Amino acid sequence: MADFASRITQPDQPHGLGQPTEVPRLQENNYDVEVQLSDLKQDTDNPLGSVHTFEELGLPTEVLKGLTAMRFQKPSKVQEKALPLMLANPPQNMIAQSQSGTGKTAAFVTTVLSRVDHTKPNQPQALLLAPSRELARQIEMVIGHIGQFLPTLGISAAIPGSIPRDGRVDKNIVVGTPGTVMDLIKRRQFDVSQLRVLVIDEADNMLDQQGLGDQCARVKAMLPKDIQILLFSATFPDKVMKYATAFAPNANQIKLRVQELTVKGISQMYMDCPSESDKYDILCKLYGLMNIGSSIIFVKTRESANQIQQRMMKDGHKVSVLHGAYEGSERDALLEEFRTGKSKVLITTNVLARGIDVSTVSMVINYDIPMKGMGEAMHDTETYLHRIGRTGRFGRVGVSITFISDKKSFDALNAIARDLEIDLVALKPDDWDETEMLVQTVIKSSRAQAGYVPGGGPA
Ligand SMILES: Nc1ncnc2c1ncn2[C@@H]1O[C@H](COP(=O)(O)OP(=O)(O)OP(=O)(O)O)[C@@H](O)[C@H]1O
Repeated sequence: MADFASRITQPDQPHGLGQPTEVPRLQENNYDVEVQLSDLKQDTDNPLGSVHTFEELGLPTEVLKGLTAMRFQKPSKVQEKALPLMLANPPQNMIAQSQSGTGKTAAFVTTVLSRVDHTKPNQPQALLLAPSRELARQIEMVIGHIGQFLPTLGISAAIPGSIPRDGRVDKNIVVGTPGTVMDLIKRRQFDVSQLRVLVIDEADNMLDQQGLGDQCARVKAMLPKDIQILLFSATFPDKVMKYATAFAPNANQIKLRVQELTVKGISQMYMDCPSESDKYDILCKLYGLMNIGSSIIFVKTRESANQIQQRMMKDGHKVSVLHGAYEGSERDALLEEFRTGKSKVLITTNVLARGIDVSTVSMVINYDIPMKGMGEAMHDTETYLHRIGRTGRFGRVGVSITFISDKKSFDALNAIARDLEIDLVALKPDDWDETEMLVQTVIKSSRAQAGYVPGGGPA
């Protein structure tokens, strides 16, 4: 990497890979969001109101009790702005963007629980779609928590293997992945005629024509025409925004400015590895030196995830691996072990890049930098943001370290830094004292926050 070193510290580089300015401590998340009201909304005399307490929203008592039981003291910014718009009548569509870990899930779950008629517990009325079984399961869990005081609450998971061929979707809230949901509707196991709300989480990924866009469009085509559509994500690239506005017509919109895409509590660093083959030793050294707590290592392929796990285990580290080749129930069990702290290091692929909320994660490693497109030729800024967003959840701090080892990975990280208008802190593989100091400082604060009570988090 000697060739690149001189460019890394170039002072005239507008944004990119540079030296630390300061390692952020507790996050004061005071980002602002831009709210655009749909034309329809502007025609009504119902002005945009944002709220400062959950009580002001006129939620069903049981839902309010659920939020209190979760120790949510006040709404986060996205909840404050989005909830009054999503709960207003007549129902209106919403496209909402807010950083990772800022409470988007609770925002749409609160809306769904408030829209459903709980006197009809066996009639599906709300459908929530997510890109992975893990995220669908997690959303199911959040609905269960916030809805814990609703006596007739029922949730059907529509993920591979969850509903037998002769079974029916017979709960009022359905959470699933698009392929399985599509099959269940086609096989008439899922009556969608009374659905009132459709939520698409990670909507940019779900509507992307290169990805799940086709399946989501087909599901939507089978749903009632007047269904309220709520699209959520931390990222909405311009290209996908076009699909999003067509998918959810006349939607109110909450958007972030570029400078606000990154969570300030995440200290973004990179490790300048001499070569690809040195990455593994550097990874082991990091884990050997530091007391990290829970962390996630993202790699490109399932094969390299398995290989790294085997090598690390041989070298005495305790690590788990989770990717798409595992059976569904095994995946559920592995993630549960990680959530509960039974396993502390998780090696995974992009399957867990989005949405997964484990508040104790203090470090994310991009062992392989995220790339996209034909031949993985393009840097993938959105996946980078989602991956690092597995730490620094709701006001906590965390650290991300991206490994670079050649010109391609260097250029990709530089491009990501420019896209996000950020600077990254350089870690040198030959100066472990400094690395330990920089990384450990953040991790210590992050671990100190482990007993942190939610609600004192971001505004
Ligand atoms: N108002 C609140 N007060 C306190 N904690 C909250 C509040 N809202 C959400 N949280 C907590 O914040 C954490 C992150 O929330 P959530 O998973 O909804 O983030 P997100 O915006 O959906 O993130 P991502 O973009 O990664 O999907 C969760 O653990 C959740 O319980």
